[in-house]
Amino acid sequence: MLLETIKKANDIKKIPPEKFPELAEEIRAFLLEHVSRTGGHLASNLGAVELTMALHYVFCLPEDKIIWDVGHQSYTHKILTGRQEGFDTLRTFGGMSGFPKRSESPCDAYDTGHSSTSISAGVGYVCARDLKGEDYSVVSVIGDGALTGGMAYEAINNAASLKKNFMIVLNDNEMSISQNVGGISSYLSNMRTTEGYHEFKTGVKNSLNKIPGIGPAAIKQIHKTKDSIKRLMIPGMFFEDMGLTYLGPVDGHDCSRLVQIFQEAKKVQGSVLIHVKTEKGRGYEPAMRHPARFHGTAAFDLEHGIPLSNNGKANYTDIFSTVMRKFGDREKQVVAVTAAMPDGTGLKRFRNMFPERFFDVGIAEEHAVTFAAGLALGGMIPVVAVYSSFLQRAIDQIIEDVCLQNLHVIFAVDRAGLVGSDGETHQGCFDLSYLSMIPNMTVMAPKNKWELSDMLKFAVKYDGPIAVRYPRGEAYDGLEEFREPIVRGRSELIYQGKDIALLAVGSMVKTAERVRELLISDGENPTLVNARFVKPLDKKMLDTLAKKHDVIVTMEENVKSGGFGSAVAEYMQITHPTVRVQVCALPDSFIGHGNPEKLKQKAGIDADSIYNRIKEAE
Ligand SMILES: Cc1ncc(C[n+]2csc(CCOP(=O)(O)OP(=O)(O)O)c2C)c(N)n1
Ligand SMILES: CC(=O)[C@@H](O)[C@H](O)COP(=O)(O)O
Ligand SMILES: [Mg+2]
Repeated sequence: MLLETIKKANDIKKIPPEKFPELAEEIRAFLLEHVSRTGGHLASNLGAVELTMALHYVFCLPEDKIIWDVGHQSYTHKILTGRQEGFDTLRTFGGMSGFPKRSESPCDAYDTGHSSTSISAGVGYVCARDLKGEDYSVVSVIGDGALTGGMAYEAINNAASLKKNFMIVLNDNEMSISQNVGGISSYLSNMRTTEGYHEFKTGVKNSLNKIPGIGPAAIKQIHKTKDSIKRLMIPGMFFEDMGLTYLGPVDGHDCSRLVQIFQEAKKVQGSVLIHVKTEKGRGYEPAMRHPARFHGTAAFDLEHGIPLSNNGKANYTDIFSTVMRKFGDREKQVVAVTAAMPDGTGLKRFRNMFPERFFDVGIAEEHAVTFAAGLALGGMIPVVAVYSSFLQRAIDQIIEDVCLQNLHVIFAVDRAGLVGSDGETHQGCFDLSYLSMIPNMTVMAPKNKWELSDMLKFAVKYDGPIAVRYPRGEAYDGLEEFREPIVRGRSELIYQGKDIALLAVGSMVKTAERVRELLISDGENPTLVNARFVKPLDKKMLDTLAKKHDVIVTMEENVKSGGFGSAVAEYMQITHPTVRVQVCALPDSFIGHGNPEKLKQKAGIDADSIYNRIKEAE
């Protein structure tokens, strides 16, 4: 096994290049064996094996810096830097991260998780290097999907004017998570190879020469217009025009060609972009056929590519998907917007049934929100379906473009709360704070699957900026009997008791039920309220609770700062200072990867921890 000889960074240099195809095969087998057991990002990693090997062969780590965009494709990089053992604990609590982490290895040059940042970070490294008079290479590896994000162009624009030695590797597999979309994606897939241009040129010359009296003149004309033909036919003119040197496209599964081109690129002065064509899911039939399904996967049966666990229960995304399909039929003004996540957000069905009312804007959350503002002004009702952590990108647009103009834009905020194995870059910990701080915004969170549906219907009828946030995973199907109509700013009383009031947001209502049971077994009779609205706050309910309760315990899957509990505490302190408010929320720290239940325990927002806190404070 060649892989056994790789114990640390740069060990690949000891393997003769003619053995690279064998090593690539071993790496793919290793990835499949491990990811099929643990789950993780598979298809992108299978596609980037040779590319990563060639980079590790040509560059010297950790001195040279490789910056992985998003970072979900960095598994081979982890293998080649001595972290094979980490794959047994991949993305589990306390185990190895699925993304590059500087705390994990000096060979991880930059922590990532969100898209389209690698070129900016690379340019920063390059400037620091030159200012300090140091000598190392900086390579940013960006996918064609990540290249749909605006930051990439801001960074290329900057890199070109700086005229510093810098390398960008474009890993083009013609896929984002789903099919890649938009102008840049078409540009990349329409690119001719350099060989293609030469073949075209020779072919035209030969044919024209055969026409007596016309050929030579026409050929002269071709030379005159060569520049414009070149623009049409030579690949990479867009990047060249932006001030980069373009090399490629090159077969991303041909290791020796990759090594050669990276070595050539090292000699180029200024910024160079190497266009590498790869195949997502390479080497595993089910992943090649269904790259989106195997982009990020749970554990699966290796032989057939079928997920191991599927209890058949609907998750919140499924509920959203079903409601959107109904809106498609009944609410002709409703349009759907996604930033490259039609699968993850559940909009795929809407896309298939109502393609003219579906917009995938690429990995461009900022644009998605301002685009929705335009749609709203033009008379549509846009539903922007987006993960909580990715919506962070668009805070300015939510404030300036949507809320300032008080537009009817619906934000379907998925993956709100602790998402689990993706870790700190993807936890949806901040949306309640950053959404409820904005004037005109309404913020809701459902306690169960029926309430998600009711809230979405309410949001369509409402007029103004409105967000519904719901967590990753199985939708709660308890408390079905509590289904009061949704009224803006009104919470829902579930169980009336006294002394202690449990006031929970969204997913935490289920936890609050458990806390209530624990307290009942101690002889208490706590009240349970489903907050429903984080903004506006149900002050009437707080005034009522103040009459019969000494303590209000708030619960939310969001950071404490600026969250629901802080708002309740602020109101109570001014209006009912004798009532104590205990805020149970996420701490002021980044929460790593692992099983969400474990993460909740660690953060102190599981039922036992909350119960213990209540008892300790008595
Ligand atoms: C800001 C942001 N939005 C969305 C995502 C979700 N996401 C992760 S990878 C990915 C597709 C990336 O495509 P590409 O860069 O081509 O890499 P590939 O998976 O094809 O290797 C998306 C949309 C993200 N990580 N960050
Ligand atoms: C790398 C990335 O950002 C996505 O692939 C993300 O991991 C998807 O998360 P879900 O599995 O929750 O859809
Ligand atoms: Mg891609």
